[in-house]
Amino acid sequence: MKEVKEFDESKTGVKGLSDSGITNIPRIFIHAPEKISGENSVGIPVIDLSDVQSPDKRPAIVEQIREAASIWGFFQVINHSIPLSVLDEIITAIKRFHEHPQELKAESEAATWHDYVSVWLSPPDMAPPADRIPTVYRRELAVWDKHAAEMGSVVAELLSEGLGLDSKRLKQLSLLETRIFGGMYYPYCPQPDLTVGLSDHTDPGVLTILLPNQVWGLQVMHEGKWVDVKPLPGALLFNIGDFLQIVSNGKYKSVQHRVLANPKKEARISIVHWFDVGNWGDSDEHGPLPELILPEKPAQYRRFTKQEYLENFYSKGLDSKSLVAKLKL
Ligand SMILES: O=C(O)CCC(=O)C(=O)O
Ligand SMILES: [Fe+2]
Repeated sequence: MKEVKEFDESKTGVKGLSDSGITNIPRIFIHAPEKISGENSVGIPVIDLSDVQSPDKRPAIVEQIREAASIWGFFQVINHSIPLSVLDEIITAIKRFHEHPQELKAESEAATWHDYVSVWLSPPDMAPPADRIPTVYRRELAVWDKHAAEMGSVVAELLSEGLGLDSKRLKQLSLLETRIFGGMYYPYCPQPDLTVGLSDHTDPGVLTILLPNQVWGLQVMHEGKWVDVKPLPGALLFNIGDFLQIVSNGKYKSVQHRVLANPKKEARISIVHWFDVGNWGDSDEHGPLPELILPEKPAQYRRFTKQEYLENFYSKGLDSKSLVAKLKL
């Protein structure tokens, strides 16, 4: 604990350790072998959205999304409407931010020394005023968020249709109203066989968009094996969170994923956009949608309140029980 505390207080982050040229990682970072190794293969479903507005072609796309969300919980989307320049600019801005000298980082109160930044973008009462967002990525973040929010809603409509519901159903439940941005930095690791970049976990929220740079590292659990995700250039990755697994009564899966330590000299950057439920009153409850509870498919989870959800969200250490496991009937 003393060593962890000292590392925390140094505020240099893992990047600082990497920059200092260490060849042996401190023992506090060493993980059990089973947390790192695993048989693996490559590839998750790829969904081409070029014809998403065509009434003839849309049903086939809905079917692909439904299958990917049910079997993999993860998919990559190509030919989406976000210009490649927008993707490049947010990745570059976050890289530049993390690589800034420490004094410039002090401009932000974000936990930059923990190798990631995170910013609430909505609802408005949770979002910081624009002038509190560091200038290094302020403009790029605003542009990226606008596009990411739109893409989230395009995919949420397809996911709604895949459940046999009206396309607006998930949105009407305000399931996408909270948006949180994350800018992760995974520096070069001299002993990638002893540690991980990010421990295995499921995402607690509704839906996540991931935009990694071209340095590999993400793995997704599929049929008991770790699968390497190789993002196609310009693709966006989507994954289902615990909340949506519950609301969909288990039709969509929130799957375990992790990031391996980075063996490359080039840093791995990953942009993350978490969508989560927005305004719900303290006494409101969520649970499997009534339309999805059928005699042959009874409710798989019990309903839960905002308080239960938030308590789980904030107490969920990366290894602790997910919401899904807690609510399972
Ligand atoms: O860095 C990545 O690609 C994954 C990040 C992630 O899974 C998360 O932040 O929830
Ligand atoms: Fe995640």
